[in-house]
Amino acid sequence: MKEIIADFLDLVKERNAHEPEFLQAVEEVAETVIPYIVQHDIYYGKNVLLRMVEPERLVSFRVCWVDDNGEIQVNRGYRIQMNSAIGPYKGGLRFHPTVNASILKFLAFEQVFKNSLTTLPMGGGKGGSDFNPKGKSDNEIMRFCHAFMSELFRHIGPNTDIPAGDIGVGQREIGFLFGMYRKLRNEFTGVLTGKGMTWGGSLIRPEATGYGTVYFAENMLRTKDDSLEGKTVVISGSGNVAQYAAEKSIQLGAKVVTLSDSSGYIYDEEGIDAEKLKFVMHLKNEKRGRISEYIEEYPNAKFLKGKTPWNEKCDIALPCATQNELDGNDAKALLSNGCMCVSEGANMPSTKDAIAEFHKAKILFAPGKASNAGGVATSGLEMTQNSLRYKWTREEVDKKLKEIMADIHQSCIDYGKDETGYIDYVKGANIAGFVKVADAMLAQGVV
Ligand SMILES: NC(=O)C1=CN([C@@H]2O[C@H](COP(=O)(O)OP(=O)(O)OC[C@H]3O[C@@H](n4cnc5c(N)ncnc54)[C@H](O)[C@@H]3O)[C@@H](O)[C@H]2O)C=CC1
Ligand SMILES: O=C(O)CCC(=O)C(=O)O
Repeated sequence: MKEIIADFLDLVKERNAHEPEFLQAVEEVAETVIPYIVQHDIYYGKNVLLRMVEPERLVSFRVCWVDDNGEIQVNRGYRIQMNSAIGPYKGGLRFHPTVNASILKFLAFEQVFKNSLTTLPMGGGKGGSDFNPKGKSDNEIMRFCHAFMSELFRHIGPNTDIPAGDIGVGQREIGFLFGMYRKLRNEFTGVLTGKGMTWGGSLIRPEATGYGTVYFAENMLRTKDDSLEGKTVVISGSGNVAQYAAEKSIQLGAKVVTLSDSSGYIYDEEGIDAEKLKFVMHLKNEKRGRISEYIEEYPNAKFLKGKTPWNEKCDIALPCATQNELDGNDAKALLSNGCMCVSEGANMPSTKDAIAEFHKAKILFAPGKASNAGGVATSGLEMTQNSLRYKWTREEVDKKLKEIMADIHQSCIDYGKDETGYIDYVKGANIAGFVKVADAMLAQGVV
């Protein structure tokens, strides 16, 4: 088996040299899915996984815009249309200076499995730009978004490809992108999700990724007759996912003690309560400041510059910032401090070594493609409401989100539980996600 996996990975490496993040994501999937393929005749010999690692389409384009000083700026834009066997391409846009083809291909590949797990008919895609929104004025953000959409619009559509937000792309950016799409196409459609509530957005979509990550943790804890009540939670990030993971954790009776950004993390031993979280939301979403400013408002807390929060004592860790933010040493530190549950809010935040540590210790560990799928699932619900020209209440959407997270959890059990009762959520999520897409690909022939 090891040889079959190694041969497959060598082939993928040869074709995708210099794309470490993409290769990391493929390796994690191949190690669990190839043994399953080998044991199942319907998939064996059909090169299904080899077809799945090749994007159906990769669009790269120039984005020119004028900054506030009148200087012409040039960025690179992308859309990776990875797999549309079970539905139109669906996945976020990331604006961050580190964006390149490797990062977007890993995200698009993960998205295919994640969207399959949601139970909704959505294929996988991802896009973005190396544009850095940090320090830009609202007008610069608008001009960039308009320039970006003036090319992207010809590649997307409500039945073709429906982008959404990711790092650096929130409701402000979705608004500017939607405005340009609507003007160019002269039609009002649900082509983007994460829209504002008065122009086609779904209630709970802003909260959905963070809430879903915590609902997934709740499902995992329930297998041990446990809950979030009274637990100490460490969270990284302070953006969309982190904020709502914190909000739901607090609502369910946990104590959240950390939040972070790329400059370091804050530790608040007394707990970040609803009032303090409101301050963070204003700081990050309106003022666009640094997390270190928290200690000016709450001097009993401390700020640890340039550090990540994984050395703090906790029961539950929710990595909600970015890829590879938690390595093998961080995992050991978490375990030695008593952490018993990790639910990933970010995409691929744990390195391969970190996952190996969590598996060795047999703690509850959920990979992002399962635990953060609530965001895209609620985007799917936004698409449904747009098609119906209808709007569900907060309670209705939240109920559907909870049911979807419970269904994803069950799929992980179905494909990931071993004879000792241990649930390998990585294996479960990868195989469950694979089976649905692979069945559709086989049914549709070689296309
Ligand atoms: N927004 C969504 O609906 C979904 C987001 N995700 C994933 O969640 C993660 C966070 O995304 P959002 O909260 O939407 O983005 P965001 O732009 O709202 O926030 C990103 C956060 O990560 C922090 N961050 C970025 N790079 C960092 C670094 N190198 N070191 C430490 N912190 C860093 C930022 O300071 C910020 O707090 C990403 O991995 C994203 O792919 C996953 C599923 C859905
Ligand atoms: O809501 C969406 O379509 C995208 C969410 C996303 O980018 C993700 O799940 O990583």
